[in-house]
Amino acid sequence: MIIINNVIIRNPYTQVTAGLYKAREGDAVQAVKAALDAGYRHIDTAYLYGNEKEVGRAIRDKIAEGVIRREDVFVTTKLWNTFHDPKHVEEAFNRSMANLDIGYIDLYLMHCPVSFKFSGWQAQKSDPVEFTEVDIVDTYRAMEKLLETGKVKSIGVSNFNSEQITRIVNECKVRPVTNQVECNPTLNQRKLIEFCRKLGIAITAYSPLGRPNQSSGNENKSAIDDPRVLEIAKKYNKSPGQIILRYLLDIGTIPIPKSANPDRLRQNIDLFDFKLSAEEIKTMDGFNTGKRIVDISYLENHKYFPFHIDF
Ligand SMILES: NC(=O)C1=CN([C@@H]2O[C@H](COP(=O)(O)OP(=O)(O)OC[C@H]3O[C@@H](n4cnc5c(N)ncnc54)[C@H](OP(=O)(O)O)[C@@H]3O)[C@@H](O)[C@H]2O)C=CC1
Ligand SMILES: O=C1CO[C@H](CO)[C@@H](O)[C@@H]1O
Repeated sequence: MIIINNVIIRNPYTQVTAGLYKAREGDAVQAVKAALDAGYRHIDTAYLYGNEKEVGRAIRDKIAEGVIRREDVFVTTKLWNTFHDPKHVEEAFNRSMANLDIGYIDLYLMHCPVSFKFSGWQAQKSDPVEFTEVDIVDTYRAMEKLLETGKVKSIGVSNFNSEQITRIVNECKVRPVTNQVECNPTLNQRKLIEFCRKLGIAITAYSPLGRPNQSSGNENKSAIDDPRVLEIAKKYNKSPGQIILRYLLDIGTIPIPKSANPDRLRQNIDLFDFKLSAEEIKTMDGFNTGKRIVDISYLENHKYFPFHIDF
């Protein structure tokens, strides 16, 4: 157990979260219930995903069934890019609170450092996207104020680079508990992990499996089908996905795989009876290209686009 900013995070490096991007409506209720039944206690959603109501319903049902208590589950949601203006932050947060309806939110993240023009309370990317240049520090300070309400237990960021983290650490009062970024064998984020570790900021690994079965729109693809991963998987009698997730735990991150399939959901949390050897970690490190699978290059002309620098 460690304590960051007075928030107790139980074994943050050994948590696996049910990620929920693209899990919608009825599916999302079922996915969250299945995840809670399988033993997941950390749920990652976002205003953008449009499924906060379903997440809340599933959690309330499982509390009513006696499967969990509210304090057993750690729920993360995110401030969308259209709500960065400090005058919108509290209302955006209150909307997530009302959607989830679970008393409080454990972690509220700034989804991305880039800000879009406010275009009403629906969460969507307008096409073309209209940028604004709200300073990340101003948005973060408005998020800090939310902590005073007691309705959120901790705050953090997502898709931030090391320079942006440095600004938040130097100019704001509350250190982010985590930076949620793409992290998988092909983008292993070793430098950012180390940089954040020194500041006591955990790295949450999104798209940890590298979105297998989905074209990334560029040449990058998941390492999941590579024979080297298959060979390690055979040795431990695990699946390739489990080897990737174990690697991400071993390098000190909190992976948040998404699965709507009950078997894979169970697999993705069944990671705690083995560890990779130093040699195997080296093999897994060999997949790093530093290139992204999740393509957000449509944001690259924004002042706060985070991925122009090495890390
Ligand atoms: N902060 C941010 O900007 C972002 C955050 N995220 C978060 O990260 C979560 C996960 O990332 P995501 O982009 O979904 O990518 P993942 O790397 O988790 O890939 C999800 C895909 O992997 C498949 N899968 C799951 N488990 C296995 C397994 N054991 N073996 C083989 N295939 C498997 C799933 O299919 P199936 O469902 O059929 O099992 C699904 O198609 C999101 O749900 C979201 O919560 C993601 C992107 C950006
Ligand atoms: O959280 C997210 C899920 O993935 C999307 C891209 O495919 C991202 O844009 C978004 O930030």
